Amino acid sequence: MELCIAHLFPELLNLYGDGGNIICMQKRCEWRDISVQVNPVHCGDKVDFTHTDIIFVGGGTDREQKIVCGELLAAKQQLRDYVEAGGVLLAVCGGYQLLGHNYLLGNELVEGVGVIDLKTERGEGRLIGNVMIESAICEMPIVGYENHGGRTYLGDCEPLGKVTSAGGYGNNGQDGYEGVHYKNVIGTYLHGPLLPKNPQVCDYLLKTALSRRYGSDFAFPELDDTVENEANLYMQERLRDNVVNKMQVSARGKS
Ligand SMILES: NC(=O)CC[C@H](N)C(=O)O
Repeated sequence: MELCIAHLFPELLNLYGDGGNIICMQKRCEWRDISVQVNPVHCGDKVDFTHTDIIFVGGGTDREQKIVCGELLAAKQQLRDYVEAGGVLLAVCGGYQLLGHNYLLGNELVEGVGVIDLKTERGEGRLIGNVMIESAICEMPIVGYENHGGRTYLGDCEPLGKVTSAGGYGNNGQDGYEGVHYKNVIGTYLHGPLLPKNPQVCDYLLKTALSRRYGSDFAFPELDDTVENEANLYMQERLRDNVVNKMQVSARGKS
């Protein structure tokens, strides 16, 4: 079996190790004897997703987002067709924001591709820190790191998950939701990179892409995820320690 991954604008949208998500997908396929072809899409390239199984878009600064915005708009119809046909797509932070209708940066409105019903606006201050969410796509909590000035508000679509009491801001720091899950698209604020310490999320994407190409009957052996799960648990524990520390500090403040 083989999978074809399109990596959009790797030189611009690449914050906090987001490119590691590609390496993770490649490795988890390689360990299962599935070959992977990664096609980077650069500014100015003509896009064609006919043979693409997974699209990946990473995060970027506001400046970089504005640069790729025109490129994405040029590929708007191809992206929309791909998403509506059930194509698998993972978008992180800046890439996630640009899948929506627009990103309001002060007085400036950066147009998104509008393939998902969501909007983002720059808020006061940045939402920074480790985050843990619970999601229906996997059993383990999803852990990651967020650092964004934009606040995202979902329209007629479902979030990827709920921010847990262990901490994090998620889409906007208000409604308790994180990311989006629309058809086979996952958008999230979680960097890290996301996939190495959330192997179940990686396998969810790979399995979805494989079943689109090969139907439901294909071999997908379990891997030994001891190290990956330890990394996930380590993050969970650090987040919980933070909560305990904060509670102790506030309790001391009261006495
Ligand atoms: N981490 C990111 O990708 C940042 C996205 C965007 N520039 C923001 O600050 O909201």
